[in-house]
Amino acid sequence: MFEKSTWIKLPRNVLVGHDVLDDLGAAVGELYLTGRPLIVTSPTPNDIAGDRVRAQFDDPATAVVKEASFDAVERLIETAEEVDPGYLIALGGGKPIDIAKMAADHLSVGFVSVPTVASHDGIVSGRSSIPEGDTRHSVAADPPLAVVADTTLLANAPWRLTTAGCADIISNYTAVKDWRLARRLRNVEYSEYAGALSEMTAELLVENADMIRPGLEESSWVVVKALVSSGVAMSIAGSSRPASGAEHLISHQLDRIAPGKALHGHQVGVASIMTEYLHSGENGRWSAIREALAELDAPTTAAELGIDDEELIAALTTAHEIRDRYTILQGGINEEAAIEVASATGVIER
Ligand SMILES: NC(=O)C1=CN([C@@H]2O[C@H](COP(=O)(O)OP(=O)(O)OC[C@H]3O[C@@H](n4cnc5c(N)ncnc54)[C@H](OP(=O)(O)O)[C@@H]3O)[C@@H](O)[C@H]2O)C=CC1
Ligand SMILES: O=C(CO)COP(=O)(O)O
Ligand SMILES: [Zn+2]
Repeated sequence: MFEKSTWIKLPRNVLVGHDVLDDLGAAVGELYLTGRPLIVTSPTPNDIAGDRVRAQFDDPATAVVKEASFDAVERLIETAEEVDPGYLIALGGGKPIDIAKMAADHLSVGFVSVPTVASHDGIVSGRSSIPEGDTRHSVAADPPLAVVADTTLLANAPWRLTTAGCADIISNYTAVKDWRLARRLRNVEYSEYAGALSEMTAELLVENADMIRPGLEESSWVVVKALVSSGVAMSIAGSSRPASGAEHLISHQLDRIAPGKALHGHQVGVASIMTEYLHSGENGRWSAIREALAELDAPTTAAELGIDDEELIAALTTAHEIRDRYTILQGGINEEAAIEVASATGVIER
């Protein structure tokens, strides 16, 4: 008898467009939530959009988080226990969204995602990714009940944050390659739908790269739709596999070795050039990935990331240790080979 079952959790409402931040109250009203909201935000988004959000609700509470950590999640849970919110509203970048996502899961309340930067695909996903000491926890959590992405606000955010979102999407190419490799060699569960959606999302973004320019609202529209689509692929898969392979392992190691130097999306983009090379060799698509990143003004070298060559090589050689996820880096790459791939792809100069 066929006994397998799948539970795909997706947001119910996704609003993307001009000034839709002012429709947040109406979008939340449609969800029939009760109680007061607790707005989870960080300093900059609170300054930029906090009052506009608060004005749409009765008796809202606000918690401002400063770093992505388990301590921050615990502090937020304590605040929520005092405030007793009916639901959370995550307003900002990946930091407040991931923290709110994890806390909402713990508190068994829903949350609404209101990204103020299009910097990565966690704005929609059912994954919360938080570093802790030497490891990173990417845990399942319910995805947002609704996503309200105001393209006017996003177009005014710093351009480098948008290029980071684009690079996070481009890295889906290699993430799916790693996932397929894991299926072939370890019989890891693979979803054709999630794999195809993730690849197609990267493809469409690259095809529309010439439309993605600073300050253009249409660009934010294209990028947000790609981020939503990539988040949906993760929800279908029930894991971050469609959007996170060896290139993400390298980036997570960089977060430990060289914290705060570069954005998540930029790191995974540069790492993706190298893991594509490892998958397909010198005639593979690594140069196409590099060109796509460059066209979108995303970094393609360690120097552009602001990372020393030694830090990059250390991240490459230790990336396989960070998580039990089969990728092209399974078993590790030695220093000599790491220097070879980084210099052959122009990521470091030798
Ligand atoms: N769950 C998932 O599936 C995924 C999660 N992630 C996680 O997300 C995090 C990275 O996300 P990211 O968005 O870069 O992180 P942040 O939330 O730290 O945002 C990046 C920066 O942008 C600032 N900012 C936010 N909105 C605006 C705006 N409108 N205008 C100007 N500045 C703004 C923030 O200010 P301030 O410093 O004041 O907060 C911060 O300095 C990482 O922790 C990463 O692991 C990444 C990918 C996927
Ligand atoms: O960044 C992500 C997808 O783009 C999430 O992946 P992780 O599970 O590696 O944190
Ligand atoms: Zn990512």
